[in-house]
Amino acid sequence: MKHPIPNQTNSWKNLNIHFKEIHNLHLFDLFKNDNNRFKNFSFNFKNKLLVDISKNRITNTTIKILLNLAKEMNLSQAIESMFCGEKINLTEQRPVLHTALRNFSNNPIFFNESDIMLEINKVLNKMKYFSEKIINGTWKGYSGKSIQNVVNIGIGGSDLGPKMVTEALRFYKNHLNIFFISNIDGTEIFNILKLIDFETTIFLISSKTFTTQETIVNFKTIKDIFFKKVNNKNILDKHFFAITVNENEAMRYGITKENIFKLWDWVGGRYSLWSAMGLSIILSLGFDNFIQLLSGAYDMDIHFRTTSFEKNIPVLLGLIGIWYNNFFNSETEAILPYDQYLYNFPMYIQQSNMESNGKNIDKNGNKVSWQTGPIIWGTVGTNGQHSFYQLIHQGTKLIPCDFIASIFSHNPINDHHVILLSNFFAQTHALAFGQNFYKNNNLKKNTLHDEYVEKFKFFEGNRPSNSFLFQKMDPYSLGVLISLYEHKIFTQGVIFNIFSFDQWGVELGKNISNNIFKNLVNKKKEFNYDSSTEGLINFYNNIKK
Ligand SMILES: O=P(O)(O)OC[C@H]1O[C@H](O)[C@H](O)[C@@H](O)[C@@H]1O
Repeated sequence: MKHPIPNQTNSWKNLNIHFKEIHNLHLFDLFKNDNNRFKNFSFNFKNKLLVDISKNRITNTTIKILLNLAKEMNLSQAIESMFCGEKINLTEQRPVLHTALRNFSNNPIFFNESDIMLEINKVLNKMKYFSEKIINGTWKGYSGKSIQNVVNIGIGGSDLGPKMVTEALRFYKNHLNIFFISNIDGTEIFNILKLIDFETTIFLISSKTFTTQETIVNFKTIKDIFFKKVNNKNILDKHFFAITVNENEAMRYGITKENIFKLWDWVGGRYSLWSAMGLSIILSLGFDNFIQLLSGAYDMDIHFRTTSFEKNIPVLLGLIGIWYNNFFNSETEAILPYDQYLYNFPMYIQQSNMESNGKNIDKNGNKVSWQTGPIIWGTVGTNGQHSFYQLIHQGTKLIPCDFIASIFSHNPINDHHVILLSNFFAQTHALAFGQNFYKNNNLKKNTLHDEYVEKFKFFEGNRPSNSFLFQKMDPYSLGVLISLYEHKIFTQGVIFNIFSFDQWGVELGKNISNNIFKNLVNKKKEFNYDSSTEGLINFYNNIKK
């Protein structure tokens, strides 16, 4: 089947024409000319979330043409194909069914002629009963003590999601201490071993493939240290658990079958926190909160699947992202949560977006001649304001920003939260409308210096942003937020005409590193790289000899 090429569609051509017509329009004028702009360009999601897209450089015509583009790229069919379990991850010959993990509809979902909901619910139950035993202290370690610490060993999608969620919902956490070891840099193990004792710690070896170098090496190292310290035959049964598709490999490393939580090929690593990969989340927050997280995601799934595109939040956000990425040539998007608990959220979306849409071959197998996924970055407000906002306000690049916050704080102290939100609102206003310092303050330019400095104090504005205002960042709302971004990324992948659910780009570096490892360990002289890489290896080998 030949897939439509985005930059050969009529809508793409129309967007190019439209861009020439409106790219000089200022947000100031767009607002001045339309009293209903906020009303028309904002969406209330179940009274839990307000999404305001009015501070974007768009008109009704922009949205109309972008919606046509979605039509020409067959977005509706693509959405149905994903939810129905078609093999849309063609290069790996797999369906993409993370949405089945939060399917509360009672409708079966079939893959290879069997209803996968049965298996999903079986694993969910296993997680429920296991987590209850750990949390209520009835599961004992080798020495008979209850568990106090949980260490998740995993990387990429087997780390970032659970780490982000446990941190984002820290307010709801129980007495268990949750730690994450991802990096192969031994410093992580070293630091965490100082904080735990083996007697009261369980380790979750989280790896979809159970072949990822970092995770397996970290697991083996910890297992060795544990066995050296304690001589007890129950260590593996009582303290080590695996979350994986590859049960045989986990068992080969000594993990007992009962201690394995099953995962399936049709869950992508970066979309896996809804599966048993979320075990650390359940252990940290309890099962009911996990269900709330899933139900928020499910409600956003329904919205994405059933709402007409003019009112479909992830679709509109995805299309507006394309408008900047492909017509304004914005290279990046900033994610700016005004919520300390969401500290890891930009990093999480970074993987989710960049690993999904950082591709240069289209679905027809041809090199793309249009930009694909943007560079995602950001940090929490107000910290970022004192770091990189200067560039967003007055630099030469156009950086669309997502501002995220909640009306109610979990930790209201004096007027901290009101100050926080004032900064959020102020920044979106300042970015959009700018300021001519002297004009707005009616200041007179008295000296030559004043005249000179005026230029530096000028804020041009016209910097776009989306605002996401939640009532409260509870498990349900976080589920909504993550699912919303997942579907935005999906929408963009469909428009880019790329495969969003594979990640071949991470393989090459892994393979070369395996060879270089041998060069470093065996001090092998025969290798054939380039003069720079060989220079680095030789410098290392000479100093380490
Ligand atoms: O869960 P694992 O199989 O250990 O994979 C861990 C991670 O590594 C891979 O290289 C991919 O980049 C990620 O998408 C994946 O989540």
